[in-house]
Amino acid sequence: MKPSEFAHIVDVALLPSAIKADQLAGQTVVVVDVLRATTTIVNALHNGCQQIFPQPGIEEARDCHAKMPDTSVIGGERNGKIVDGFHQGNSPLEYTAEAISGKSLILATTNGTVAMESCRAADRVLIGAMINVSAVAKELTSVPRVTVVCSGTDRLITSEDVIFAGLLTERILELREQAGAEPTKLTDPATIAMHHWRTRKAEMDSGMELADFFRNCRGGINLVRIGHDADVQFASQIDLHDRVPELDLKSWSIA
Ligand SMILES: O=C(O)[C@H](CS(=O)(=O)O)OP(=O)(O)O
Repeated sequence: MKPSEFAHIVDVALLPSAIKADQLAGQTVVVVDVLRATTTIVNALHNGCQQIFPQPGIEEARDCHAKMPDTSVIGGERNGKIVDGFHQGNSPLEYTAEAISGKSLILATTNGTVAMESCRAADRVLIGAMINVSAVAKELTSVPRVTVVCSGTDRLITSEDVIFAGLLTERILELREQAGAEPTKLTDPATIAMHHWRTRKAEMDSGMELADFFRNCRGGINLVRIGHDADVQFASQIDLHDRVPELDLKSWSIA
């Protein structure tokens, strides 16, 4: 079958810079930044955050916060550390119900919230992480065109995002097979991502923890070095939550 004859295609952009002009038109996109922006977003919403306004930079975040100073928390990082004057950093563990329930979050991170800017041409943008991967797959079971956009770390590919893309692809294929759907076309990066995940899965079957692998990925090395090992451990949990956040492309807010 030619790619155009498939009813369903799953693609993966291993970095935002791999997205070609107009590639995302007509697509449902899943943005992932396992360490840590999308894990933080999923956890904050799970803990009662009202909505999240992702920002491409620190100044944009400050301007946004100035418009809603009493009802919002401003969070994010540079070089993994809380920004001067911000309330919180980019640790999913900071966004407890006590800290965020009932409030809006304005979030500026180095990779994840910037990657979202690359997705403006998509039809829909969902937010994925290991902690909600199966819920995202369920949402995509009957969606014809899916692209997973990996945020990477400092413009370079990082394995934890690729592993998420591979696991999500595998879960979508399983759900579609169970539903008796027609065959799904995987692009080359989607196939590479799924193989990467399956290698990890085999290691996990032999006793290795996913968090141990993440500690040695580009994003994980940075975080462990600056004392955020607990975040790496948290972000490696599969299916902790079943919430699927979506970025509203008009209001540029996630709920
Ligand atoms: O703080 C994070 O998790 C990262 C920055 S760094 O790579 O660890 O310095 O930001 P994110 O946008 O969540 O990748």
